[in-house]
Amino acid sequence: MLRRILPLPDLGAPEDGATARPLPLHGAAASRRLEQTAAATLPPHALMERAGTAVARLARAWRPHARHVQVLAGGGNNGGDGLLAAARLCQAGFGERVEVWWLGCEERLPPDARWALAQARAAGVALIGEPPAAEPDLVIDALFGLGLDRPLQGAALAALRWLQACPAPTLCVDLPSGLDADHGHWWADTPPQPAGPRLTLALLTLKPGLFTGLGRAAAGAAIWFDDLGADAAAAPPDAWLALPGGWPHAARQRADHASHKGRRGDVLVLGGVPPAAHEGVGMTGAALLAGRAALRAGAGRVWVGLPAPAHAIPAVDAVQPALMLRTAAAALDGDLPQRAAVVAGCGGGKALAPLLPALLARAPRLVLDADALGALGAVAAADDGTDWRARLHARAARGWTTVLTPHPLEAARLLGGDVAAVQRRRLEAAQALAEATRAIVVLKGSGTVVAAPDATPRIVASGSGWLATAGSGDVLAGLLGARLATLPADAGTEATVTAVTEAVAAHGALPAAWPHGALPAAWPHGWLPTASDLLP
Ligand SMILES: NC(=O)C1=CN([C@@H]2O[C@H](COP(=O)(O)OP(=O)(O)OC[C@H]3O[C@@H](n4cnc5c(N)ncnc54)[C@H](O)[C@@H]3O)[C@@H](O)[C@H]2O)[C@@H](O)CC1
Ligand SMILES: Nc1ncnc2c1ncn2[C@@H]1O[C@H](COP(=O)(O)OP(=O)(O)O)[C@@H](O)[C@H]1O
Repeated sequence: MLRRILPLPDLGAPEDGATARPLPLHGAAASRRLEQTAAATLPPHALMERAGTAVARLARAWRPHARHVQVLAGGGNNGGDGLLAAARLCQAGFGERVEVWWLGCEERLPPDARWALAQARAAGVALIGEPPAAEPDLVIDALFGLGLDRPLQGAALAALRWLQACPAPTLCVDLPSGLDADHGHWWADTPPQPAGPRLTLALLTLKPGLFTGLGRAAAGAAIWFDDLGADAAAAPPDAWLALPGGWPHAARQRADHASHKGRRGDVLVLGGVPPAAHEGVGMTGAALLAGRAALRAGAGRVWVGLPAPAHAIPAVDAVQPALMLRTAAAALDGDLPQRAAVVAGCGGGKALAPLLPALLARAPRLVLDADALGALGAVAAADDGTDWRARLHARAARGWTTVLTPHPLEAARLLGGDVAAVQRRRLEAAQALAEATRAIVVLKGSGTVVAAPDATPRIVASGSGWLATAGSGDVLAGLLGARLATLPADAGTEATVTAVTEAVAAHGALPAAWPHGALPAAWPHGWLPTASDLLP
């Protein structure tokens, strides 16, 4: 069945507050197992027939008036899908010219693709061995799919360069050529983002690489999916695709007449050094953004504790006077860290390090963001010498929740590697950090990964480049605090990971809530949104 995965539908606020069910993602190995299972019960070439037909159908629906369709087909089964789509388009009398730039070698074709080549020839499809002379109206990219497993060179690289530079609308078959199915790694020296409009039709399975790393940039604005009749449950997924919805659920809260602020959860944000207290270097805004986001997401009460003496604390946040500002020392004096969800980081600078040992020992629900992640390494020195990992393990053993929200550089530092290694294997990096710390890890960036120990990682489907602006991570931290604040103490790991994923998904959906899904139309031309604009 053909369905659209991205862009996400406007989910609104579901009546029951339910989160949309996550979709299974299968990497290359699992996809091949599913393919074998499905093919075993079907007549020869049935899967390729279905795949090629689905490609042809979507091509016609997307660009019904295309006259010159250019298929770019490689020498494997991905090329076979392209050849068959060309055959079906030709047979249907679509357009004026359906042509295949074919890079295959007849002697080395796999059986399905050999059959598809015969179908294309029988249908009268023109085969060429070089770039088309004129710019086509529609390109079908069937150069590489699942099988791409090494850097592109020679003729294949030249074809990919043509493809990426081509301004014509392009439909990618299964995966954008150049993209690795498992990790979203890009195998070529070209930019992954194409020059022209693009959509991708995933076949048989949804692959993790489409949704994280460089996958979103390469796949284009829309990702469609046809399972070709295969049963995804026949192989365990390598990851889940988490969709937004279900939280925050303002409508439901409003309907709750008997509610009061004490029921909506308390959040304590620790961070935001004021310039007056730190030699003119201030980051107060980061903590205020987190606090405002927590309030907007429904937290009943939000405190912001700034690591500074009383005279340096701002009297009020003029944007959200409901925020309770105080010194970090005052915020930590009493039982607030025990009963509130604590968000530490957010512009806390070096001043956070001395606060961390107490937080790790006292706060059952703790989000460690930005500077708090940077300060973890100094925890042992600031206290009794116990390593930070051991402290996180001890928290997990008590059933306490710790959420780490690194961006790739912070994750690389925590793992002791480099950013390139993290980005090349985002799922594995997030999982490794979760296993090493027994914490829930939110690895930020395009296709944010949520990983927990002993669990299948999730990739969050929402989010876009509009979030790549200073302070948007602070907004996420605030949303996480608000989400954890209402979670029952005995929620359990599965429910906690789901809650964390909901908060990340809600954050990613914020720009989509703007008019037209991107820039507010009324804004002066050329202005870009900032983190404050993420909050209503
Ligand atoms: N067999 C079938 O019936 C079906 C096949 N399907 C299609 O088949 C695709 C997988 O086909 P293949 O496994 O043949 O793989 P591909 O067609 O993606 O790749 C073909 C060949 O390219 C080679 N290759 C890898 N990296 C290369 C590089 N950098 N430079 C040059 N050559 C390179 C590989 O060794 C492989 O043999 C899927 O992505 C999907 O499009 C699906 O439609 C499902 C049905
Ligand atoms: N290209 C992108 N696609 C999706 N999300 C992104 C992208 N770039 C940034 N983000 C999101 O924006 C937020 C940025 O957080 P972070 O890097 O901590 O920035 P800051 O510290 O300035 O707030 C994260 O939630 C991240 O996942």
